[in-house]
Amino acid sequence: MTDMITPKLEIRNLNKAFGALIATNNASLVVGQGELHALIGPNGAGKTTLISQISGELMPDSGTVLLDGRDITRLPAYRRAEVGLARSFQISQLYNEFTAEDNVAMAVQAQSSKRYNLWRNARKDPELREPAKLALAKVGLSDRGNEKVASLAHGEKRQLELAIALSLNASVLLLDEPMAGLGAEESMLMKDILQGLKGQYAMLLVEHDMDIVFALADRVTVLVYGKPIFTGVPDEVREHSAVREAYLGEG
Ligand SMILES: Nc1ncnc2c1ncn2[C@@H]1O[C@H](COP(=O)(O)OP(=O)(O)OP(=O)(O)O)[C@@H](O)[C@H]1O
Repeated sequence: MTDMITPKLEIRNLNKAFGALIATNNASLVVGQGELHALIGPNGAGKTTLISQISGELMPDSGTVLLDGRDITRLPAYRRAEVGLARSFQISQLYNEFTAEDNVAMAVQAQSSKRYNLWRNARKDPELREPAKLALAKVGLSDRGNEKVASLAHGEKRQLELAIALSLNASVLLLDEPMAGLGAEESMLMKDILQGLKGQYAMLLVEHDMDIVFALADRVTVLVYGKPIFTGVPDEVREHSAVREAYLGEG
């Protein structure tokens, strides 16, 4: 993986400040085609801020975001989704009173209506139902499609967030703590799902659980005070003294 990386997503010299606080400090990073790249770092290191600049929810002060070599730095978030960049939805964006499948179908509809300016009935249209079913199958929720979101377990809601991202025909997935709030068993299930997606997508994964990061990631970037201080394969990251000091709390 490290020898021959074909860049899929690249950020170059990204900077973002909130007043006096430098949240992203000259950050550069490459996620290769089909690579699962983990982004780790202490609380407040700027991981979510970085993801938000890649997804387009936050504009960087300077620097560049490239997708397939194309400069997308100034594209609004919905246009980035159209060109293949999907951020996993947050549970707070799910519609509780609709079924799991409806939620995915509505996301497909929202995107296609932006593209074609069409209004479709998400409950009936096979062009929306089929991709929804397919995405639910990819995250192991095929038999839960008709359940209302409100009655899904927490872990299933997180699977559903991922299904929505997958339904958007993305080639790059931005996954901000997909295991957050999950129990041990649910985490293992999510880990298996991500393992199953490996190679099919370029993935940038923010995750606090180091066992999961080391098990899943092709490469890991360590972010400290908004700056990537090291990128390497899991073994290199484990052994790197500056990483141990800065992140794993060893001196
Ligand atoms: N909109 C904002 N306005 C002001 N400060 C912000 C804003 N968003 C984030 N910050 C600050 O920027 C820094 C980076 O925050 P961020 O949430 O990106 O870190 P993180 O690495 O994702 O943290 P965690 O691991 O705790 O989720 C923090 O000090 C945070 O308080």
